[in-house]
Amino acid sequence: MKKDNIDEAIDEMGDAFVSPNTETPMRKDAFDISDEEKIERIQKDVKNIMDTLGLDLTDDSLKGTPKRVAKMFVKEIFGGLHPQLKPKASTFQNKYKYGEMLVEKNITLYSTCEHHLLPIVGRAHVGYISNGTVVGLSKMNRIVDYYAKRPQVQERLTMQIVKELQEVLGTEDVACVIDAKHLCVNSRGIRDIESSTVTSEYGGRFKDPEARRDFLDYINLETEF
Ligand SMILES: Nc1nc2c(ncn2[C@@H]2O[C@H](COP(=O)(O)OP(=O)(O)OP(=O)(O)O)[C@@H](O)[C@H]2O)c(=O)[nH]1
Ligand SMILES: [Zn+2]
Repeated sequence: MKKDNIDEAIDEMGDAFVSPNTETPMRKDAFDISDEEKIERIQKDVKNIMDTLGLDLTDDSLKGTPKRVAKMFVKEIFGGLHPQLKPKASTFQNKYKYGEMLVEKNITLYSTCEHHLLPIVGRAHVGYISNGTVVGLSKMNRIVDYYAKRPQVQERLTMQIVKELQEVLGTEDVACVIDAKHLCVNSRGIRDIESSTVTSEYGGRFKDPEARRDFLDYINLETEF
């Protein structure tokens, strides 16, 4: 490889390292299809799966399932794939000059594992230090919920929540810890009902061990440094 090419390759790797891709992988034409069309198509797909499994789709209890599942995918558990549904986060001036960290803890989290399409159930804890802007408390729960309503891996979900709040608040000083159970681990495969997965993302001043310790104290989680 010529020197220029090596430098280019390193440059590319550098970019990848500095700005990790936290986007949910989606096709460019994902929004060309209406919700109604998506529900129609998914309904047929679910029907096909059930049919293949040998289920009797004329049975009273089963006949509504394909439509029910299709609506649930599009409007509920994967509703966070629509950028238009991103919650509008109302921000305010921090008039009272509150300068300590604010933590919204024990946010209920329901998501879906993108490897098996099984539920992820847990808690998210979000903190930030205001640099002049504050956000309505419930908006943190709403942002968690919006990104959770996608096929997810927990690592990406944690990073998406932090990135969104950093943009809304205009500060890097945002942290998120998620502690969640993956039913793909708990109920099938290894079937370990006890284990849960903890992920964290620390931006700006939260990278400082003391701030990180404060944050973890607020949410009562033990972590080694
Ligand atoms: N990193 C990460 N892995 C996940 C997440 N959710 C599920 N997984 C894992 O993704 C892996 C998928 O691995 P595969 O070996 O392809 O799937 P599998 O054969 O069903 O694996 P088993 O679950 O071990 O039976 C599994 O180890 C899951 O536990 C997540 O949020 N983050
Ligand atoms: Zn899984």
